[in-house]
Amino acid sequence: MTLRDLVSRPEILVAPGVYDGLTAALATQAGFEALYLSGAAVAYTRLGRPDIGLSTSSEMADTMALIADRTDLPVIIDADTGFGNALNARRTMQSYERAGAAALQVEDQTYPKRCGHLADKSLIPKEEMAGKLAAMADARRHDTLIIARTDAIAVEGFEAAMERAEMYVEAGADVLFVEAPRSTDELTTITERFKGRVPMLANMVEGGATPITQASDLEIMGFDIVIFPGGIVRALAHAAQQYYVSLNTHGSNKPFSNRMFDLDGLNNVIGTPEMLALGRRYDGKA
Ligand SMILES: C[C@](O)(C(=O)O)[C@H](CC(=O)O)C(=O)O
Repeated sequence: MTLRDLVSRPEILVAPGVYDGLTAALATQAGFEALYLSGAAVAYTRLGRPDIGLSTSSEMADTMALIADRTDLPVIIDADTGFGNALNARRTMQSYERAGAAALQVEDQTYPKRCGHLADKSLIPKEEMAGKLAAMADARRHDTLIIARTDAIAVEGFEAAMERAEMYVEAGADVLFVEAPRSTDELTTITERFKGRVPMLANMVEGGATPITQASDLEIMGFDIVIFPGGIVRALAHAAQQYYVSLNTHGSNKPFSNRMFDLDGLNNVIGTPEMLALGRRYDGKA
């Protein structure tokens, strides 16, 4: 099913965050129907740094291409600000589409951006953002969705965020993403205002500004997509920290062995037997 079909269904689409081939493979095996390539998750894992606009458009495009090699699921990619002005956003559309993205999410922060749940964000004028959306729409060659995000709640207030959202919907956004609503009331005000006019995305960040709400409740509110972008990194970082401390303390993996895969365990998860069998088909020895 295409991403547009998945978004058009009455059921909410749950897209977990991924950041490499392994997480894409695991999320696909878990039965999700679409994935979210999170800019924050790439910054956290590849750079070991915060989500403050340090990672580059080409690092994201490379990651996108690796993920597209590993899964057939549609992938929503975080395009941050589009990495500059409308012309940069246009180029970002071209390169992310080539890398296999099914949707690009672009936001109205100044460049370099920061995580939507961090303080001290700043915004570009809404007219400039509308221009970026138009440039991206003109640049796309496929049915790639444009998810327009406004970060205005924390900067200009809720009503100003609604006005920006109105403008982005007018400018042709395929999906609306109002970042970091601070309460269930704000979540429902957004959906009441835009229901029936544009599909809407909710973002669940553990410890962020928005109350964590389960997918079924977000569906009742009227959201069409929910992303859980950074949760996988928070889960893995927690496990990795414990693993390293345990290894350093004991000089052995044994105390951790009931909390990790062994060689065969991981090989089975990533499909090693199938890949080796495929290799044998082509090795000329059959
Ligand atoms: C959605 C987001 O842009 C991301 O990079 O995944 C982040 C999520 C996060 O920081 O965990 C965001 O700004 O909300």
